[in-house]
Amino acid sequence: MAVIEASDLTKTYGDFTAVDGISFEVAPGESFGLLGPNGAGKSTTMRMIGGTSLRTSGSLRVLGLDPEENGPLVRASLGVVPQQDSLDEELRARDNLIVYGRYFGLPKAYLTKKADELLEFAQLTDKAKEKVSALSGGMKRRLTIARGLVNEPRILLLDEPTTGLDPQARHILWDRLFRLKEQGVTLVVTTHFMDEAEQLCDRLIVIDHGTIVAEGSPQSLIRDYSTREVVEVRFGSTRNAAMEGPMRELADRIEVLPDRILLYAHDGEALLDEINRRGHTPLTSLVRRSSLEDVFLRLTGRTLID
Ligand SMILES: Nc1ncnc2c1ncn2[C@@H]1O[C@H](COP(=O)(O)OP(=O)(O)OP(=O)(O)O)[C@@H](O)[C@H]1O
Repeated sequence: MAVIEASDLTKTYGDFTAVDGISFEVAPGESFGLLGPNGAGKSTTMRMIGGTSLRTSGSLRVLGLDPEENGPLVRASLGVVPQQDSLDEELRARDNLIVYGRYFGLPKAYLTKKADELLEFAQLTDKAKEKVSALSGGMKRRLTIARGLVNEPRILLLDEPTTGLDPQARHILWDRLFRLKEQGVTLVVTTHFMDEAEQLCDRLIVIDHGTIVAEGSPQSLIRDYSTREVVEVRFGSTRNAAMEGPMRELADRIEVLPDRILLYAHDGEALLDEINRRGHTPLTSLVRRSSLEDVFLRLTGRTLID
């Protein structure tokens, strides 16, 4: 049975529709992603799942329950990692976990043991007595995740878990999330980073302007909506637009971005050789594998990060 079932889920703010009739299911133990640009409606969807935002219409079941009718029960089974860390800066790291656990009515004896276990999991044991204000961004994120796990949730909701973190901090965080997945926790992740979605998600929905534009595993989305490889060529600001015509002759599909042209191909190296053979020599070029960014571009005509 699905742990989350959304059907025709809709949220409007006045006459603006932020989430526009989306339907999806999340299976137990799955790592499920909501991928889309800023403003697509991802956080709003997460808040409805967590029962902190009321839906306008449609139906929603979390572990078989409606979060609006059974808020406390649903929240007891959910861990929430909001977009902005909402830790108590003045409290020590360990005390943040204990105080948060008290909101769930969890007993002190359980919490003192659990806090140590979670600090260990978050690789923060040596920071247990530090005030939150003294922790780095990556440490705060890991502490927020640890806090979300204090009630041993079956589902962890993560809203843009690595936004603002440097590459090393992101990798540490991804590693911790993989471990949770191995333990059977269902992860629901919003992100506008395609590499994060590719790394973490078994399956995802691509959201744009409040609607689902595609759904599937990262591999199947790339297979269905892109070619195996992409050639990126830069001709410089004065030549870029003029090269559109010649590039179109060389590939079934191209995308002209302000600073470069993308050519979709099965064999990128062969295509790049042909570009050079015809004397269109670009200033810089690279051949890479297709990514979810290409899927998004194909579906919406825009890049994920505007
Ligand atoms: N309380 C609100 N009142 C009015 N409009 C809102 C409110 N909350 C969100 N919106 C609007 O709804 C749309 C979707 O917002 P949402 O935060 O869900 O997007 P998102 O995909 O999570 O993007 P981001 O990554 O920027 O958070 C945006 O246009 C936003 O301005």
